[in-house]
Amino acid sequence: MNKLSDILYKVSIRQVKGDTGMTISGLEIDSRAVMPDSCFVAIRGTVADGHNFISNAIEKGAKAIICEALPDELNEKITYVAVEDSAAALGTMASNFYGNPSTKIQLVGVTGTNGKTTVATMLFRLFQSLGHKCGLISTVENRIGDVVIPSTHTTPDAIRLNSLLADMVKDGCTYAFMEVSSHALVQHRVAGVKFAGGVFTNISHDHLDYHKTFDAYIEAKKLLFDGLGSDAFALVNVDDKRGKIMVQNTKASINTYGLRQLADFKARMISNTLQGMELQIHDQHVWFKLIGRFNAYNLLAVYGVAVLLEEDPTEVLSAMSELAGAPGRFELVISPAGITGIVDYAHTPDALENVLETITDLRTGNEKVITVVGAGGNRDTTKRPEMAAIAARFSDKVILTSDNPRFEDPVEIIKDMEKGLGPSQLKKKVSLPDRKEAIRLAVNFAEPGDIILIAGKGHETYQEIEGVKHDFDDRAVLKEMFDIMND
Ligand SMILES: CC(=O)N[C@H]1[C@@H](OP(=O)(O)OP(=O)(O)OC[C@H]2O[C@@H](n3ccc(=O)[nH]c3=O)[C@H](O)[C@@H]2O)O[C@H](CO)[C@@H](O)[C@@H]1O[C@H](C)C(=O)N[C@@H](C)C(=O)N[C@H](CCC(=O)O)C(=O)O
Ligand SMILES: Nc1ncnc2c1ncn2[C@@H]1O[C@H](COP(=O)(O)OP(=O)(O)OP(=O)(O)O)[C@@H](O)[C@H]1O
Ligand SMILES: N[C@H](CCC[C@H](N)C(=O)O)C(=O)O
Ligand SMILES: [Mg+2]
Repeated sequence: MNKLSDILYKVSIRQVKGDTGMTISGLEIDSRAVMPDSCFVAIRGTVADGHNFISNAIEKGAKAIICEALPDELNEKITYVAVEDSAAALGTMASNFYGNPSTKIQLVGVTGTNGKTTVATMLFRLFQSLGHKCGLISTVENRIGDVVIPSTHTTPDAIRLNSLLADMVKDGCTYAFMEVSSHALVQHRVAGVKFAGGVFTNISHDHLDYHKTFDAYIEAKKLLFDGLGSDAFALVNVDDKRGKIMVQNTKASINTYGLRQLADFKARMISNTLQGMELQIHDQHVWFKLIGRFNAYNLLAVYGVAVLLEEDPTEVLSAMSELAGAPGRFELVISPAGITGIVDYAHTPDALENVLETITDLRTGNEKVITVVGAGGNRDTTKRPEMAAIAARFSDKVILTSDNPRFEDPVEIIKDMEKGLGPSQLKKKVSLPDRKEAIRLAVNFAEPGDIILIAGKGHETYQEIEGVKHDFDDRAVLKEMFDIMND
C-alpha cells in the first residue's frame, strides 16, 4: 500500500478532484487487469485510448484515476488527477511506487538499432563473472542474478520495469543492464528512471512503420542521452555518423568508442575467423569468442562501460575473452558432414548486411553461401525488398521464406521481398513460405564446407501466425535437418 500523494511526487499535475491522501494497492494501465484499490492510469495509445476505459477500471475496483482530461461524469468515491501527459506521469509514479529502485542500483541503458541485446547480455555476464550480482532486461530474457524471468518486450512498460528493478535491488543486485528501445523512449517507459550510463551502438533503417521518418527515429534514440544526469556517462560509437548527434544535448560526460575514428576506446582488428577474433585494444592483444566485425564494436562498447564503471581494464579483458555471444546471435550449428549453419537474429537490412559481410570475410575458398530469410508481418514494409537484395548480393542461393507473418499473408510478404531482386538475382532465388521446408531445402542444397545462414528469428522459439505462437526454433530445426541428412 502506498499513499497517492507520495506517488504523485514530481508529477506535473493540472487538476485534482478528490482526496490524494488515500492509499492505493498498485498501478495499472490496462483496465482489464485492474485490481481492487488500485490506481488506473489512462494512456492514449497507438490503437486505443485508455480514457475510454476509465469506467471499466472503476467497475473493477480502481480507486484513483490519472488522466489527461477529466471525464464528464465524476464518481464521488474516486480521486481523479489530471496531468499533462499520462505516459510521462506513469514513469515517475511507477518509480515512486517501487521506491525509486533505479537510484539504488547502477543501471546502464543500451540503445541503437542493432547490438542492444548483445551488449546488454555481455555486460550482464561480464559483471557477474567479475563477482557482482546483476540484473538484465533484454529482448531474449530478463534476469535477476541466475533467475530467469521471461521477457515480453525489449523494454518493459514503466510499471513492470520499476517492479523488476525493485526486485533486483531487493535481491542484492548492484548493477543492472538494460536495452532501451526507441518505442520505449517515445512512450516514456523509462521516464523517471536514473541511469548511471547510456550506450549508443548504431542507427540504421528500422521501425519506420512506427516512427514515420528517419529523423524522428534518430530523435527517439537521442532521448536516452537527453535524459542523462551530469553524474552519468554517455558512451557512443563514433564510427556511426549519428554518434555525435546522440550526445549533442546531454549533460552526461561524453565518451566514444570505434575502430576507425579517434576514440576513447579504440580497437584494431587483428584477425577474424569462424572460431573468434583477435583485437588490439590500446596496447593489449586479446582473443574473443565472438565472430564478425560488428561484434568488435559490441565488445568495445562492453569494455568501455566496464572501464567507465571503474573496473580494472586488464581483469575486464581477461574475463571478456571467456564470454560467448548472446543466444541466437551468430550462433553456430555445425553438421556432422562439415556444413556450417549460422542462426542469426538479423531482421533489418543493416544487420543482414553486417552478418553477410562477416560471412564473406570468413570464406576461405569456394564454399557456397546459402541464405534463408523472411521479413516479419505487421512491421516496417520498406525493409522487405532491401533485405532480399542484400541476401542475394552476398549469397549463392537465397531462399525467401516466412518470418513471423503475424496477421499478414506470407505469400504477399515474400512478393514484397522479391521486388528488391533484379533479373540475375531472381535466378538464384527460391520462394518457399513454409520456414521448416525452406531450411530443409537449404540443407539439401549444401555440400560439406558450405555455409548456411538462417536469418531473422535468432533466439525466438516460436513462429507467430494469425495471433498464435507455434513452437519453432531455427537452431532446433537446422539440427534436425542436419541429422536427417546424416542418417
Ligand atoms: C506499438 C507499441 O509499441 N505498443 C505498445 C503500447 O501499446 P499501445 O499504445 O498500442 O496500446 P493501445 O492498445 O493503443 O491501448 C492504449 C491504452 O489503453 C489500454 N486499454 C486498452 C484496451 C482495454 O480494454 N483497456 C485498456 O485499458 C491499454 O492497456 C493501453 O494502456 O504500450 C503497451 C504498454 O507499454 C505495449 O505493450 C505495446 O507494445 C506492443 C504489444 C508491441 O508490439 N510493441 C512493440 C512494437 C515494441 O514495443 N517493441 C520494442 C522493441 C522494438 C525493437 O526491436 O527495437 C520493445 O521495446 O519491445
Ligand atoms: N553492433 C552491431 N552492428 C550491426 N549489426 C549488429 C550489431 N550487433 C549485432 N548485430 C546484428 O543485429 C542482430 C541483432 O542483434 P541484437 O539482438 O544484439 O540487437 P538488438 O538491438 O537487441 O535488436 P532488437 O531491437 O531486435 O532487440 C544480430 O543478430 C546481428 O546480426
Ligand atoms: N523487436 C522486433 C523483432 C523482430 C523479429 C523478427 N523475427 C520479426 O518478427 O519481425 C520487432 O518486433 O519488430
Ligand atoms: Mg534486443
